[in-house]
Amino acid sequence: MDLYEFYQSTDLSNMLDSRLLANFLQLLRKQVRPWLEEVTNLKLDYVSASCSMYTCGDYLLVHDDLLKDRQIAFVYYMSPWQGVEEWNEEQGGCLEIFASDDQCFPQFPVQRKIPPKNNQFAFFKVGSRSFHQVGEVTTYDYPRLTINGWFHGATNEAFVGGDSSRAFPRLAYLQPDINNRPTLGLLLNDVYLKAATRRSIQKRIEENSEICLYEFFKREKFELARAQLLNDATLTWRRQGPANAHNYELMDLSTAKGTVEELLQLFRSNAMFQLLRDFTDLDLYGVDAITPTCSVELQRWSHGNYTVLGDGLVSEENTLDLVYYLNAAEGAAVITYLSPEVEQRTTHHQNGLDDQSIEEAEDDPDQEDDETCQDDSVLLTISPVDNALNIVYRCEGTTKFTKYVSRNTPLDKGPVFVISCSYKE
Ligand SMILES: O=C(O)CCC(=O)C(=O)O
Ligand SMILES: [Fe+2]
Repeated sequence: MDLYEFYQSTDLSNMLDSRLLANFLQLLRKQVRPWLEEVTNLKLDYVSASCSMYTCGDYLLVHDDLLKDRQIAFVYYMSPWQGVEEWNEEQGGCLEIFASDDQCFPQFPVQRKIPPKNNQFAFFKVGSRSFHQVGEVTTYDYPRLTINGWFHGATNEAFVGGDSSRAFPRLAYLQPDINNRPTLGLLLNDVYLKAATRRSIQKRIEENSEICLYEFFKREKFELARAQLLNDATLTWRRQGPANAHNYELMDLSTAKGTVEELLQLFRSNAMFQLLRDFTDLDLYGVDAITPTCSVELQRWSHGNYTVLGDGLVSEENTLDLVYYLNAAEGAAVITYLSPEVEQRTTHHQNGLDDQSIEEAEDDPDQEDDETCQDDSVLLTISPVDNALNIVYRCEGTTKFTKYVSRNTPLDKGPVFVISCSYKE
């Protein structure tokens, strides 16, 4: 759900009815494998392969292919159409290779792009630095077709080493800022200041763990903040990596001014902690609040941005999350919360059938199709609405991601801004 969108066939060894595909598999086994062994000096025991098709808007985000005994990844490209034997930059769909830092985190910008080309083979060694992605296909004219897979051998040393030292960086939590005393009455929609509204919000969050408060700030405050975010060139933005965790821009909060600063300060103020205590009955304020803390981010979302699931994103504690949208656009910066019980990683990179797992998988009733499995794990999806504050009480072990923003998503009014906060008792 988080990592990719494209069509994938079953393993070629299950499609032997197709003579051409059966022949191709034989070619991989009998000719490519011994040749690769000679070229690489690696012992390669068997091959797994499937067919992939990416149509306009499809992509595969950053990953390393590292799993068990995968040694060499291969991709065979087909683009047999006259005049489009080799794809150009505008058509998208490049195999994009990342360089990594000393902790093996892949870095922006992409180091190398390999466009699809008819009858082209690509190979790379799978290891702790083999980060790559398939750039979004942006042409409606032709699909990106490949036969791709892995040559397997001994257990990959990098896989044994594990990637525990590579957990994603975690959010920084700060105490409420006591120096700021914003007047809620100047910023918030009056309705949210009423005791009766607060009580019904609390009841709703108790029952549902979430609520969406429409028109949260006064309309004029919202409009000022949106205009400033879109037009103020003195606000500084930096891209937030590592590439295998996320790709969106974060505002340097020290450059905030005017209404944007006013809103950001509000989220860190005692007044906000108190309001959230009233909304939720959590110990965020008052005598029972020992060390309440929060993290605040202002994110900017454009085409090609995403977050993907990873260890560092699993919540270790219960938190209260706030998500506030400005300049919202349908389908951009959509956030999905997932439950901890269901196995999350249902990508072909982990489940990918290979010659050896097929027999086991065939009779396994737990081997549901991905869609079913994924739908069960979705707890909540937050869709962007202007000036709406989403409040989510999130339990330990849940995880979340913000869906890749494909180029098919209209962003005529500019990027989408998200104030994303998280509070802890
Ligand atoms: O199609 C490509 O160029 C790469 C595909 C890939 O990385 C994968 O399927 O794991
Ligand atoms: Fe891959």
